[in-house]
Amino acid sequence: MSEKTALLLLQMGGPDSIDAVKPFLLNLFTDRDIMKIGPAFLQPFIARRIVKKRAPKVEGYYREIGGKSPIRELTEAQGRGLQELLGPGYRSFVAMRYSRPSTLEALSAIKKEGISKVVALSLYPHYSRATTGSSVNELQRILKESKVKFSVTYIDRYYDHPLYIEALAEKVQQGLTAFPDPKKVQIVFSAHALPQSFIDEGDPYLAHIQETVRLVMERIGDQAPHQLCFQSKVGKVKWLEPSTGDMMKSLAAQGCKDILMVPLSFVSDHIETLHEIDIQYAEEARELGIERFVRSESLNNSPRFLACLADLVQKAEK
Ligand SMILES: C=CC1=C(C)c2cc3[nH]c(cc4nc(cc5[nH]c(cc1n2)c(C)c5CCC(=O)O)C(CCC(=O)O)=C4C)c(C)c3C=C
Ligand SMILES: [Fe+2]
Ligand SMILES: [Fe+2]
Repeated sequence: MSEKTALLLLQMGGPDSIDAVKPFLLNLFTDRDIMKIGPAFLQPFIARRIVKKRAPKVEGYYREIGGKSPIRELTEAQGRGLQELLGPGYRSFVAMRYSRPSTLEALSAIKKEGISKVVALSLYPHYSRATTGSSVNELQRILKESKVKFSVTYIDRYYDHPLYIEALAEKVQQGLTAFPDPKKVQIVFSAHALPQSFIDEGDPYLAHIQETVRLVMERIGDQAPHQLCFQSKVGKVKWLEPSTGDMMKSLAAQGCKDILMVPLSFVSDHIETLHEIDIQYAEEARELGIERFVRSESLNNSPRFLACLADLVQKAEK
């Protein structure tokens, strides 16, 4: 057995080609942790119908951002960066919830290297049972079936970690430099939405998001007005509000000309930054008469963000 520690990065994943869009969506819509549709035995059939209807639109979006999601490469690069920071005692692996490498593939790779100590590190800073909860459930199902026994430590939230806040604040400050008068800019934090029912049932996601926003604004010295809204709603049930689209309309109606969009919830680029914000909301902003619409960079391989992850791992191992 190796003395090394495996860093298992838990992420949602994304299609790595246009042909991979349907299987990705099917995995997502059959997962009852992210969305319960009808009784359990019917969900795979309903999911198939949803995917058939949704896939052409979503394939079009992926075509517009280069034919695939960059999330795998970006996550693997984060893993390499983290491994470099932590030193030779660590090896990073990626477990994608709905695409490859799957959690099973990641654990097989860890097993192959003879590693038994695992730190499972969620790449969702804000805990939700739809995201981290689902990845952890998948991991635990596989661990239960595994003949090899692993010792696993979990890092499932860090929405208020000082280095995470600094990393985000750095991106906001950088974004503000694109405007002639940063004080006039509306900083629009756009978090991933979640069905309201999750929050009503006690999911801490919204409270975590609100705390991140408060801490980032405190860190940058409350130098511009800011808003919190929610993007990427799917389906008909009630989701967290206000939506990012409605927020832009309301700001434009108040005469706002400068918006800095700050994506929250994600730690790397994918369809919801590269398409939803950079293409769809940017076009809406132009139509609404917003003169300057800028998105702050995603964290991706931000040295401060990687330092945050390294600190979390070191503390978890103590
Ligand atoms: C079906 C319900 C969904 C919930 C709830 C949800 C929550 C949620 N998602 C992310 C992060 C990501 N979502 C991504 C894609 C994606 N998500 C959903 C659905 C829900 N998400 C769908 C259907 C899709 C596919 C695209 C689409 O059909 O619109 C991705 C990855 C995409 C990529 O390009 O790599 C991420 C990452 C968070 C953080 C979150 C709740 C907090
Ligand atoms: Fe989404
Ligand atoms: Fe999502």
